[in-house]
Amino acid sequence: MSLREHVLSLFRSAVGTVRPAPMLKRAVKLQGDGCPQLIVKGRAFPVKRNLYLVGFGKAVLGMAAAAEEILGDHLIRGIVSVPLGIQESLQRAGMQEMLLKPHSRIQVIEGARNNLPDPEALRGAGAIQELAQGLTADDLLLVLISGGGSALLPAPIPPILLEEKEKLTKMLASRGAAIQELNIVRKTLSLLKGGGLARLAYPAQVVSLILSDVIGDPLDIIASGPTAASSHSVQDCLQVLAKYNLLQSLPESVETVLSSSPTKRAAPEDYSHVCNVIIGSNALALDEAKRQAEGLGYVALILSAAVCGDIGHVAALYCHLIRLLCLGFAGLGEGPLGNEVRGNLLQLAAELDIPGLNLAEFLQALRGLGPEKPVCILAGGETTVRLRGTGKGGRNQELALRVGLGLHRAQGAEASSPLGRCEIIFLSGGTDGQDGPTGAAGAFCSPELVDEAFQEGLDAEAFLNNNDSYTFFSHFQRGRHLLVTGLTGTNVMDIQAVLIRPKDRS
Ligand SMILES: Nc1ncnc2c1ncn2[C@@H]1O[C@H](COP(=O)(O)OP(=O)(O)OP(=O)(O)O)[C@@H](O)[C@H]1O
Ligand SMILES: O=C(O)[C@H](O)CO
Repeated sequence: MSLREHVLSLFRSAVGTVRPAPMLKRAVKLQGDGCPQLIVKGRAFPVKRNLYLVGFGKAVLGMAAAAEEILGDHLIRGIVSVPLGIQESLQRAGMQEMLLKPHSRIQVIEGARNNLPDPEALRGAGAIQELAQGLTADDLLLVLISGGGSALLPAPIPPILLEEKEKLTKMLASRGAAIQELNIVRKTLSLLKGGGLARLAYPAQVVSLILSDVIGDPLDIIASGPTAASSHSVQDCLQVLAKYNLLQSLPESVETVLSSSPTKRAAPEDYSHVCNVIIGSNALALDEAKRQAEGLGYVALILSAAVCGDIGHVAALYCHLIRLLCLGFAGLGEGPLGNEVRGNLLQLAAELDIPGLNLAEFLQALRGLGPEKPVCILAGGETTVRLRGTGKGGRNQELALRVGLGLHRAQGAEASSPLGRCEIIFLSGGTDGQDGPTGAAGAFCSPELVDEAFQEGLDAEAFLNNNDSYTFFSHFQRGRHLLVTGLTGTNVMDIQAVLIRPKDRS
């Protein structure tokens, strides 16, 4: 099998393990015939045909299908807000198990084209709000939450208009705001985010099953935390707006809402009727890819499930890491060049400050790896892109293009570079199957990419300067280096994999 086939199969198995149905079935069970109970991660909730369900996010359709199967007749009614086209896409992909059965008690509303709030998503949020408001103390509301939930549950506080909120979030995103920052703003301007949904559902019991797509799995940031107590205040929101130079250009409606919100963090509200449970994450997906890679004969190591920060720095980190591995294969890892690359790598990691990453320890594990076995490095997380151009692309495709360019430059700069003596593939892909507003999930690269593209008349650097990675990869070898999966029905951020083996052994 080629490296390309290997890396593809790793990506697919990583995504497979965080597919909604298996994950939900691991987390939730219905037990007991006489006095049935819903068991959620060790906690028991009595049920008696009193269950309601709402959900929002890229992965909740499959979660809802699995939940309906588990809950049976105890489920009275449900509403889920899911991405536009997901039912058709799953149908086409033959993923019937992620679709609701005919005559399902759960209503599906599709919206949020290109992951942006729209009138359909607003309609979904309105229906969810109405359902939650009507519940009583005898009811239990099951809330299914996954990434993409923020765009699928827009409920701007009046008089803010949907278009105003959409424009503001778009501006923040394009100026490089991190998801934490983006969602601090979204929470402050929303009726349902920041714990709003849980407050509306009171006095019903609320059980939220959450598929995390945010680094560190923070409950109050994932999908803007509709069932979690918010740890942020309007001051935090103002700070974010000031940081991105948006305070002077706020619409009047946003100013009105901000000035009428309490400036101090309110006394902690009572969320004792809420049980929030994380049921799946990036780390779980990486563990499965590692298992698979070992089965394929690789020495597999997980760098981190929290890779974040500026995309240029992250690309440089991968380039240094790949160079160091190749130097190691050539027996030069401990020489002057090896030491220089290791030093650069440590410096870069310190600047990026990736939560929980102990790079020195990781490099120690790499030391002494001989050329006998191919190596697989796995990582996950979410980088930040500061858009400067007008092209079409996504984080993963841009990362792959940057790594390709970085490896090309390193190869050019070193006489008889050890990069040339190894077979190398780098893959970056979004586990949801959609990288930015494009039809691809991500892309592959190798050190040869830039030269091969040049022969086709494509200047990789020029595309990169215009944030036009999708156009580049679509043209280059007729899209052969694009990772195209279609929507996967799940979402645990992005995954990167590097596979390396010496050329003479391949
Ligand atoms: N032309 C482009 N080149 C590179 N990155 C882009 C481009 N256009 C948008 N992006 C990036 O794509 C990201 C949005 O993509 P996507 O819709 O996959 O978001 P997401 O973070 O996965 O969404 P969610 O977290 O809601 O699932 C943003 O980070 C944005 O900066
Ligand atoms: O929906 C959102 O807010 C993001 O996907 C993070 O969870």
